[in-house]
Amino acid sequence: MKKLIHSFRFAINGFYLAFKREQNLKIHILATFIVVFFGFYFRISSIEWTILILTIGGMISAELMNTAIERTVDLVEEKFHPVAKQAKDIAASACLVYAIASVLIGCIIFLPKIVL
Ligand SMILES: Nc1ncnc2c1ncn2[C@@H]1O[C@H](COP(=O)(O)OP(=O)(O)OP(=O)(O)O)[C@@H](O)[C@H]1O
Repeated sequence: MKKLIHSFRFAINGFYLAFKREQNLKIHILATFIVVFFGFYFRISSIEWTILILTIGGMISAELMNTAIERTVDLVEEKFHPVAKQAKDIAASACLVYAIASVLIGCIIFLPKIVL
């Protein structure tokens, strides 16, 4: 049980460390508050909430993984290295793919409620 509490603390600390330095993560958290607000405002269905929660959780997790990869690359390779660049750029592109998917999901859920 103690071990479980410790790993939970480490995970929260990891989130705090990433949040402090990563502007993108701050933007995702702000977007989360806005989306949740409109979720309540438009009284979206439980299926829509489920999809939204998966989308938000996936996006924030992708950003945290990207940050972890960036830090690992910085630790391993301080100088310019083409493979370090590839690792960072590929991790960043994973976030971009998820962000595009998230925007599309947001449009599918909210646009009909705004337009109609
Ligand atoms: N050691 C390295 N070797 C080669 N290219 C690197 C290296 N470190 C970073 N880069 C490249 O430089 C660019 C900027 O990377 P950097 O990590 O400074 O910023 P970032 O990817 O925007 O992340 P951050 O959230 O830390 O600002 C990226 O294209 C990245 O691939």
